[in-house]
Amino acid sequence: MNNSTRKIIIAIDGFSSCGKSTMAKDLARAIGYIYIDSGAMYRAVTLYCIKNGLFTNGEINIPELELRIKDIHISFKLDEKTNLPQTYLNGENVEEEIRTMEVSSKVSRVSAIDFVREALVNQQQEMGKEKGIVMDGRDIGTTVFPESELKIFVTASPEIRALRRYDEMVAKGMEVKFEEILKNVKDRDYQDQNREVSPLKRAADAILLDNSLLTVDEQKDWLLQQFEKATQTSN
Ligand SMILES: Nc1ncnc2c1ncn2[C@@H]1O[C@H](COP(=O)(O)OP(=O)(O)OP(=O)(O)O)[C@@H](O)[C@H]1O
Ligand SMILES: Nc1ccn([C@@H]2O[C@H](COP(=O)(O)O)[C@@H](O)[C@H]2O)c(=O)n1
Repeated sequence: MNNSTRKIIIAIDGFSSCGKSTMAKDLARAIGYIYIDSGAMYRAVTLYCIKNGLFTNGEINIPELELRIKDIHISFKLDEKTNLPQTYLNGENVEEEIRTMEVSSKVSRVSAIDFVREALVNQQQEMGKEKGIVMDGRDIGTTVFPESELKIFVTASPEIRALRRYDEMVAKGMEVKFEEILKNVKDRDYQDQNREVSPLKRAADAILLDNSLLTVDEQKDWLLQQFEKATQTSN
């Protein structure tokens, strides 16, 4: 059986802003797979909480969120012009809003809540039922798809990750401070690694990639090679 007939699941986990979604998107496009940004789903729930007054003095109203979680519907559609995936929250395109510093500073608290994770993990597993999917996040190789055929764990130094994010936001015309982004990157790494439910960690069988010194094209080629190897060995 060749690559085009036997589809697999590719799980890409790692630290914040290290390039997971860039790699995952590039690979999915190259091999004709579906790409799912699981972080966007946690960001969308966080945006819902912000917009619906579920944060008071930085604290989440957990009982209220538990009542409402069934009414939070997240989906993805490809933008017809750019061909890039857009995140929808209850039918509204929130792709830009979920990338603000306000959402980034609150998302790790929302993603640590057990019933939020349960709801989103169920949806993610449903999305991968037919395989042929590249999903990136924090717990894809450990919890969402522990049996996935190819697992990658990506890292880079916090300073390099913060600089990449800073450059991206400045290019979009956003007013941001490098120090604030660096602090957010470090805070989220800490919270994501130390939460009780599905903490960020490398699955024992995940391939480690430190892309600090790699270009986008180099990491894309590296990932394509891993995909070729994985499909050869699992055929
Ligand atoms: N190898 C690389 N060299 C330089 N810049 C990169 C590289 N890989 C990704 N980037 C850039 O770094 C920024 C962060 O990348 P990306 O959004 O893919 O990270 P991520 O791990 O998915 O982040 P998050 O965890 O916040 O979702 C983007 O601006 C992206 O274009
Ligand atoms: N599988 C995942 C994915 C993400 N999270 C949480 O969401 C935050 C935002 O994710 P990004 O990938 O957009 O940076 C992240 O910091 C985690 O708190 C998660 O828990 N599990």
